[in-house]
Amino acid sequence: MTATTTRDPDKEAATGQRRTRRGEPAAALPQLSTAAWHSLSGDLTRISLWRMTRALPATLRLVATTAWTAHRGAVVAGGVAHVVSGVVTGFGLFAITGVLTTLLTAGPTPQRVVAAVPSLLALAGAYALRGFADTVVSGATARLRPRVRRQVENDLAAAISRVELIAFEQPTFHDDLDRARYAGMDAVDTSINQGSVLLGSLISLAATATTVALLHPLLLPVLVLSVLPEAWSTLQNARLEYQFLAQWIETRRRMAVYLDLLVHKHSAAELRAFAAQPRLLGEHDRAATAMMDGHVRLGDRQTRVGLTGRSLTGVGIAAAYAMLGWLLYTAAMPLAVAGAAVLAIRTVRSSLTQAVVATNRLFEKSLYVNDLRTFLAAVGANARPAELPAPTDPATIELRGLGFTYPGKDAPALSDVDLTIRRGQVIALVGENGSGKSTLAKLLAGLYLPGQGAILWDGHDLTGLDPTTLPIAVVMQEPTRWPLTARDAVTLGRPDRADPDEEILHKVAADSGADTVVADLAHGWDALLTTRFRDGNDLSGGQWQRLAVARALYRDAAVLICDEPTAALDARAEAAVYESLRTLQAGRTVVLITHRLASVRHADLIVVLHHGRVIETGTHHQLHAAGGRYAELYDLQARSYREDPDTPLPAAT
Ligand SMILES: Nc1ncnc2c1ncn2[C@@H]1O[C@H](COP(=O)(O)OP(=O)(O)OP(=O)(O)O)[C@@H](O)[C@H]1O
Repeated sequence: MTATTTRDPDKEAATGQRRTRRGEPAAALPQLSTAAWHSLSGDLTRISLWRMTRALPATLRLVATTAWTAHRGAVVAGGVAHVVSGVVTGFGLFAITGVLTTLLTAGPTPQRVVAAVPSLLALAGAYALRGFADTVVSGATARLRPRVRRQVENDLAAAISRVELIAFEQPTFHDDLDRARYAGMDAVDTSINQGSVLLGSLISLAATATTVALLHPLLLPVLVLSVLPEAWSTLQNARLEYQFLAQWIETRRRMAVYLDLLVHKHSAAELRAFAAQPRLLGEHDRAATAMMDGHVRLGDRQTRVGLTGRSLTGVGIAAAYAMLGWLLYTAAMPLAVAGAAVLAIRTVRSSLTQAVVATNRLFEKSLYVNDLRTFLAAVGANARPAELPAPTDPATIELRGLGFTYPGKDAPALSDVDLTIRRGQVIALVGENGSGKSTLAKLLAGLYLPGQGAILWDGHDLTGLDPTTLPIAVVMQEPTRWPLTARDAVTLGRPDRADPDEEILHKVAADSGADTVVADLAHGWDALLTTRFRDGNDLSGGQWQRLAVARALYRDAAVLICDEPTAALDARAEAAVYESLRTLQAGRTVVLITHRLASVRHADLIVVLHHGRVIETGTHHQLHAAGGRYAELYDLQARSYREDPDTPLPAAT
């Protein structure tokens, strides 16, 4: 017996299993072959009509409530204008029937024309009113859409700003975010338009269908049947499109990452220095080619579906006209009414098709809006149950059996960490690369929540404290290069701090060495710190670090966490920073991470981490005398500064 397997070229291509276009085995892109969306693909690629139908009411609700909140006047004006336009269209058909019946009755032509004038005037009035109503609709939609877009963009941005930091470590989060951000946002925008079209076409359909049914009841079901194949094919193609997006989203993101590397000036420099362009362009092309193949396959499938839909629609239209011919032939309908019926059939079909297309587009968009809704709801549901304000100046911070593992990792980054930090202490975290220092700092700052154990601030579990109230200032290992003015880049963490004469700003700038950086800028504190905009400036790594230290000092928080604060600083600036940390220290708790062990000699407590565990704690003298790992690392560094590195160091004093 031979096992058969079904090939899914899209899946193979997107997962890197495929062969290249030239037939060579593709060197699989490692991350693509373990695409995170894969776990979701079962759900995403089997979108049933039922699922789309279920998503539709929620979409309409979201769209309607967002529109209502964004601009009630526009919603009301648009709705009323739609009703007017629809009713007037139906009335116009009756007027046409009146005109034709009058013109086609027996008698002299001039008299028949005169007799038809009232109906003609009514018809002209109906067209004029419909034109006005349609203009009101487009005006209202034009006012509504930008407002809705702004609101959704703001909601999404606010939601992203509340997402737990750890989520950014998960590829699935980025997939969900991309779907919400790009497709979801556009979908809300399009849904407003399609919602308006649907409303208008349904009202006009009701009015014109009533007219057609009054002309002859049999015409209506035939017309409805003729539109169904079109409905099916549009829906089918919408599903294919969504499946495509879901399946290829990571590949698309990968291409965006490559492009970012090409356009960002730091990576652009390294790219050129290493002549790595072919490598990066090759990766980009591999992803782009796979996407292109997928797009072509999608287009082929959609063409086949469209062809079937259109063929069946043609049969339906032929049936409608055959029915009309039969009614004329059997004298069931007079010629004048049949003439009006031809026009009515065209109008009903156009309204019906419009309604079907709008519904299908809404069906399609509902999937994307659903992604956006799910994302917003997930962010809300995952929000920390953190209601309590944090203590403003904690006397103790206790770490109890603290453990933490990064998502997707087997080995914990931290295990069984027990530590008590008291107000005013300087705690130094030391250890080799990857020993867990930065992770511990992030947990202390409440940026990550513990996997095991707890962090207690004056006895309160950090998890239950409102993160925005934590009295913490952090100097990050790689500080953000804020594209703001120098002043804003320093005052960012405490914009409300009363500093009318900027004395505090100048003091922290002097303490961190940022004053000399700003002095060299043409516009001083008003200088813009990015070269992406006109008149902007860029700084050196060390200068950025000085600003980061100034920012942390300006925040004036009870707990200061410094992760390698001086790694990029020159010797003079480093000395100045440590001096200011020493003067700051009174009443303030400082957690310091550094590889420069000479800087931690005066710490109240040195905590040595190794493979995520605390292996030694004590003062410099205690640890040096104990001759453990700290002593080994310290001596190694100290020796390299001495003239005669081979002579053993004297015992610690
Ligand atoms: N975002 C992340 N996702 C997965 N693993 C991570 C992440 N960040 C750090 N790790 C892992 O967690 C462990 C601890 O990393 P951490 O950055 O805390 O070390 P560190 O002591 O600060 O190192 P360094 O001295 O190099 O800054 C390492 O094994 C590292 O590979």
